[in-house]
Amino acid sequence: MSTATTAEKIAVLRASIRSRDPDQKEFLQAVDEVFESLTPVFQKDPHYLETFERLVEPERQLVFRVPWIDDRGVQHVNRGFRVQMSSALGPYKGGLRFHPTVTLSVIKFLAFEQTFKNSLTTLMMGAGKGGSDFDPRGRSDREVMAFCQSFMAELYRHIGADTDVPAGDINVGGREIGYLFGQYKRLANNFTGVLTGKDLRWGGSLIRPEATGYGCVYFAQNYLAHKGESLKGKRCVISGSGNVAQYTAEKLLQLGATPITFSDSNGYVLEPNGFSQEQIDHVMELKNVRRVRISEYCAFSETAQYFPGKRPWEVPADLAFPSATQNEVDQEDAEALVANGVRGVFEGANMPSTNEAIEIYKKADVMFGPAKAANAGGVAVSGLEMAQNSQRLQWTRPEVDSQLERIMKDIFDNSLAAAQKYGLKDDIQAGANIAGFLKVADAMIHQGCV
Ligand SMILES: NC(=O)C1=CN([C@@H]2O[C@H](COP(=O)(O)OP(=O)(O)OC[C@H]3O[C@@H](n4cnc5c(N)ncnc54)[C@H](OP(=O)(O)O)[C@@H]3O)[C@@H](O)[C@H]2O)C=CC1
Ligand SMILES: O=C(O)CCC(=O)C(=O)O
Repeated sequence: MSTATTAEKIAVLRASIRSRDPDQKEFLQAVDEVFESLTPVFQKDPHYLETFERLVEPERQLVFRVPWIDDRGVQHVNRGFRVQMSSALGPYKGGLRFHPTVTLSVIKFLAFEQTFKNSLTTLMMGAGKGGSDFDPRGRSDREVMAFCQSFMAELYRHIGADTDVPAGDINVGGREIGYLFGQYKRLANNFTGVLTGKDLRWGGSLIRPEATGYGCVYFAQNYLAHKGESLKGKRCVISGSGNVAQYTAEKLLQLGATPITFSDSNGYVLEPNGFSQEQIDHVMELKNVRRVRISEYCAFSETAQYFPGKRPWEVPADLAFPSATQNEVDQEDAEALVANGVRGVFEGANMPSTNEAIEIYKKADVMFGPAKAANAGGVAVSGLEMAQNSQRLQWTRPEVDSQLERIMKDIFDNSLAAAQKYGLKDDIQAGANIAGFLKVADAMIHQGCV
């Protein structure tokens, strides 16, 4: 019989996870962050350690070849991934990312995060994530279609409306979901809700495009209300200028806050008096239709300033919404945010803050809405899209929006309650990890050692 203490068992499990995949730095970073928060749970109920050991190992990992031909007739070979992390709460669910930085470690960290996030939504969804190192920048529509069709030629045999339901993520929006869906339908010979983020005219849900950004702002609203504050008059720095950033800015504006920046991987744009709806619409046109750099926004506005090669964390503000990519706020950036007066950070992107940055927020008593909780609105409305597809109905915009608002409030309340139950006051980061974990872990225990 083992005489090891719980602390020793925790240390052994941490070391074993590290030694299994020593090169997967993004995945190990995500596991470390969760491990820290779950330590009080393991101390109180050590049997959960065994469940966690199972949970960190994906149920299935698919890596596949994606060959395609460009417009000049030249062949390219990309690598495709789908990590099916957990089906304890429902079909695998999570987006697809097309970006040259995609590796197995990146997809695995995203799938791991998705497990806790989907659990928090209150809906019945398992977790997965996928994508490819394909870079769509500068590619024609036909090239993107050729890539999507080749990607789905392999993926289609592993997914299904009750098995695994992918959606969008970085560089996978309405256009790509259309091409992927068309190819799935051709190969599987059925029309089902196998993907979410579909066009409204053939099975999509109202509010899905807006959901991640709107949800993040609803989450911030709940957190601020808990502190006796509101969004009114708050100056907000946003990174990214894609789907999440755009609708974060739109909802902030609607609720009386002032969004002042957008960025992309080349630099950021500052609109010192805040973006108006017309200016946000212009950003959408630049990014979603013309697919150009954010710097081009400056041709549209006499007041805008562009800062090449920089991130917007150097701008004085009240709240920050990192909405681009992982590790875009490091320790130095977090120190700059705090020094510039930021009192709340709400993560639209997945794991945008390094673990060192999170430490800085905590020391400075900054309100911190971690990604798994704050950006769960997107996958939540994907869950609602699945429900509508099953019913073969489409709900109205107010119906979906009010469900989204309710879900974001539940996520905040449940995260707060879990933190308080473990004596962690209003540590929403720990609370979200704990609440997300316990629901999945209990389901895994009920379903036996599988
Ligand atoms: N879409 C959704 O529903 C959800 C998305 N998320 C997360 O939100 C984030 C943004 O996704 P989304 O808006 O959908 O994606 P988009 O492709 O619409 O936009 C991505 C934005 O992030 C920028 N970006 C991407 N990679 C980098 C990088 N390495 N460095 C700097 N900037 C970068 C892009 O700039 P550039 O054009 O220069 O690459 C672009 O402005 C991701 O972390 C995603 O996982 C989370 C939950 C749901
Ligand atoms: O809507 C979905 O299924 C995916 C959303 C997603 O990928 C995410 O939450 O990171």
